[in-house]
Amino acid sequence: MDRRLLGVIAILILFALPSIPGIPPYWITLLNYIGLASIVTMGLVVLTGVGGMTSFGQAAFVGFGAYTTAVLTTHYGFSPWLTLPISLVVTGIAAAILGAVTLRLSGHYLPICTLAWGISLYYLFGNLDFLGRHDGIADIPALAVGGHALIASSEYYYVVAIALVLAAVGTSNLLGSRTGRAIRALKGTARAAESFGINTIRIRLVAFTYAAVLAGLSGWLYAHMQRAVNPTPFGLGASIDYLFMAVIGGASHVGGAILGAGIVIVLKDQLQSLLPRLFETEGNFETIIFGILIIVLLQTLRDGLWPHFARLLPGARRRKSGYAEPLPRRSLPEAGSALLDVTDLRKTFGGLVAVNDINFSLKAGEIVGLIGPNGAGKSTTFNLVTGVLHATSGAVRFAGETISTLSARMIARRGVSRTFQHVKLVPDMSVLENVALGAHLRGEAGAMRGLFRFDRTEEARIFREAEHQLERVGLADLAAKPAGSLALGQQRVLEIARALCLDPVLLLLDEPAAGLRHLEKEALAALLKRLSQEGVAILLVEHDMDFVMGLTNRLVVMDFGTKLAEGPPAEIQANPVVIEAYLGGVA
Ligand SMILES: Nc1ncnc2c1ncn2[C@@H]1O[C@H](COP(=O)(O)OP(=O)(O)OP(=O)(O)O)[C@@H](O)[C@H]1O
Repeated sequence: MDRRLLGVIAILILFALPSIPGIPPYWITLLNYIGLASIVTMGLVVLTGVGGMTSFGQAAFVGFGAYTTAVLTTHYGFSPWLTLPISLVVTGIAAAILGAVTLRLSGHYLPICTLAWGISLYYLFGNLDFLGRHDGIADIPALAVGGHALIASSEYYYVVAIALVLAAVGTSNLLGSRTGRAIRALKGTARAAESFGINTIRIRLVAFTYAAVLAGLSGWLYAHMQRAVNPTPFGLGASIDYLFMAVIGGASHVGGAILGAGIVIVLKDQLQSLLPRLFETEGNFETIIFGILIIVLLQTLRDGLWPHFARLLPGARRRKSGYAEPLPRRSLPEAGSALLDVTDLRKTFGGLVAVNDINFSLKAGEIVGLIGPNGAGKSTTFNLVTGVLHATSGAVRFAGETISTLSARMIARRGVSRTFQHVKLVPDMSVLENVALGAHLRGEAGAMRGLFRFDRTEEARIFREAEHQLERVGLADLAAKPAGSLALGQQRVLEIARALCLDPVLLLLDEPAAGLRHLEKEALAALLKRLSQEGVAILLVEHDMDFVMGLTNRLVVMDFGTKLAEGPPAEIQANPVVIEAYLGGVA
């Protein structure tokens, strides 16, 4: 059975549940709470599981959604349906403002900041008169359809179920889109992501706002289900519960959000009634037992339960791309015309001069090798040319423009594409999707188009390009495999396919032949020669001298950050200074 069909069956069962005779109403109420929590947790899947940003403040956004509708419906007589978009927009704006000031922080600082404003907002809700202070707001009107108020749990269930299905479909769509790939590239590869044109700050803000809007939706649903709000469910404890749900379910899977929410809510509920009977005394034993269970679970199943559950489901069918127009290509400069000019480039790290006033240039269609012993400054030079690092002094000019002051993203936009000495892939994303990341700048669909799947034509074109580049580098057979499962040499070649997806004018390859077998190296050399004949300029760092000597037009030799020599490979091979400093050592 296809996974999609299974999804449809699951949705049908979901909608049929309340009509099954004998289902206790309490179960339906519990399911409603699971639905509400699942929606918030789906936001955390995007933000934390996929984007790698931990938030301890998610419950506060549930509060924004709940209080917005509570105030508007009780104080100003708004219709509850009208307050839905307003609640989402208010939550989204609050998230955008908070995100803009906190998302530049990395490491531990971001979670600490979310803790700080999560606590502040909780006290804000509890201290504002017009929000009813700690008593909150009561008498919130029920949602009504055709004049019929949805008060019974079994009726409200359908509203929650529809919201849950829409949130799940939207989140899956988003994660599978151009924006979703960019969010997935944030975790661990954020610096590299800038090098293929992803605005990582903007993408972080998109993920953050999306997660908050889902929390706001859950808050709006909560307010009209409870018909009263107070600050308690929007505090730190609730935020931590949502994180538990995400982690237990499997923080990077939409299904894991529902699984995690279900487990946490049912477990807490059951422990709450079971433990006092077992110990024959009242007390919050469930919190203690729950804590122990979480520790055991995280020790044994680090990726949560969903990957184990998903193994029982039929595999997803690989998307087979139909016909799509090829993406437009940029025109390449005439072979032999001046392209890259590096002038007196210098980079110091404290007292260490990593790159010492070096000069070299590259013409369109030329293949130049940057060689030298370990620590000579080759990778630093790459980072300076591609904007990953900024020079202490000197300049890099590309196609007549000074680019040494530009960001990595802006340099990528001009057609400078690269691979990394230490491969930077999204290991749990497929090979094909990793390659498609390289074409990020050649698409323009944003989160909204991805969410509603209005990006299909563009996506088909991007994937056609990714398939083409994968075929070119000889990895087409591995397209559906997770990138992390490839051998290191293949991962390097994958990075070349990703770099080619940018439609480069200048390609910088950092040790592309490392880890490749003889025939694979020959195939790679043939591909690079073909690219240079098409007019692409290639600058490569490589320790494999046979590979470099047979491929390059010219070599630049570096030692201790300084340019030692420059010339055709045969000349360099015979240069006594180079032999002494480098080639002799290799031999
Ligand atoms: N971010 C950094 N901070 C401090 N020192 C650095 C940094 N990056 C590189 N270096 C130092 O700069 C020097 C040049 O390093 P670089 O990585 O550019 O050399 P390389 O020629 O690429 O060597 P390898 O072939 O081993 O990668 C080394 O001494 C290195 O330790």
